[in-house]
Amino acid sequence: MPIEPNNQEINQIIDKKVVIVNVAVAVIHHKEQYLLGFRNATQHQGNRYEFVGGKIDANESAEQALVREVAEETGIAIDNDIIVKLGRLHHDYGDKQVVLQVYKIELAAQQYEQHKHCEYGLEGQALTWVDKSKLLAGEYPLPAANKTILEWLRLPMQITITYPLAHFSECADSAAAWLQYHQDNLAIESLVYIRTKEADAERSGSLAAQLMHGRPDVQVIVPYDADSQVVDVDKSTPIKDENISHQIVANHLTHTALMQWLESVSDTSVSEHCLSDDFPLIISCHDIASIEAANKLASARIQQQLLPVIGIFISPVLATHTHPDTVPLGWEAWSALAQLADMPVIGLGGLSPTMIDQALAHGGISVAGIRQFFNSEK
Ligand SMILES: Nc1nc2c([nH]c(=O)n2[C@@H]2O[C@H](COP(=O)(O)OP(=O)(O)OP(=O)(O)O)[C@@H](O)[C@H]2O)c(=O)[nH]1
Repeated sequence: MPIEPNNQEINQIIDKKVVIVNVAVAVIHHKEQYLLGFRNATQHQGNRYEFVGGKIDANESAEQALVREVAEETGIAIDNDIIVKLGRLHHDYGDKQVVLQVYKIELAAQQYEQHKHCEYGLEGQALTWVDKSKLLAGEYPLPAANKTILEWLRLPMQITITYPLAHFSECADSAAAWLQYHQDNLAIESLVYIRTKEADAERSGSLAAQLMHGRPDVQVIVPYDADSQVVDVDKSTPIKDENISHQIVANHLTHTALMQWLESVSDTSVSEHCLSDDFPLIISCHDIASIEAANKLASARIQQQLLPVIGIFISPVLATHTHPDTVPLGWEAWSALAQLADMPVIGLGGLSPTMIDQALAHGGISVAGIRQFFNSEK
């Protein structure tokens, strides 16, 4: 009598037969206007909007496929120089598995003017330009895999990091001075990573909450607090205060916390231990090992349908005042690391907002820093 294969074996057999479709996806935009196509009812994920794109042929790179698909579907000629990598993601639709390699392409005004009235693409599909705010608000139904892409698009081109509390230690009331400086000098509607480097978590949470109350226009990244789930904290913690928690875009996970997470999970348990799902994550990485760990966490969170990893800081790009003894990566090494990341990459370390073009040219989507990102220097 033949031996029946067990479930694990059956799954392995099925796995071998699953065809994974490798797709190049182009998030084309001009300023806040984004281009969407519409998938007809007979297509996979039909009757939904989509970004322009299609299968990567066996003999071409993702970027070559991107340029070809955009030209075939819209007639827009993409220059390689304006292609910015956003990320890679694997999605299992049940009836089909896809790996989406996603790029952002900003059209020049002239190209946009030329194409903004085209209601149909070259393959007869409907095309439409939509407002970024409406796209992110979910007004245009897209395939499920695109949920992560929309979260990636929330990251602006610059992120301001607060000074540590210790920077104000010469002041009689350092907490009050820290608060006043940041309330007065954060750019309007900026994205701010509130990092006080204060050991007392409650004090740090309280400062973050006060800054958010004082500046309701800003959005924030707050440190990931592994204990926030179990500790009964009062409203001094931003996450517990409904009046301000809507300002939180992501939790930040340090390089150390990421590597501790990696150590705590085995290969088989990764998908069950993906950290809390309160907010999307932004992670700090410095090397290949940490980027691989971030990719692992990001992929597991997608698989578990948790809020995604929306970006990683890779640092230090250049020398900094705060870490004079640390050897910076330099743009070339930074760029090589950025290519390994499955999510958008933010440059950090010795940068100013004017260096965004260099970051874009080297595979990043955003720059972050302290001193040079405020309205006036402290
Ligand atoms: N172009 C595009 N495809 C997407 C997006 N999101 C997403 O999940 N996909 C999936 O990626 C695959 C795209 O492959 P494709 O465009 O070559 O295939 P298709 O189903 O449109 O047509 P075909 O198989 O007849 O060529 C589809 O399974 C589609 O559901 C997106 O934003 N744009």
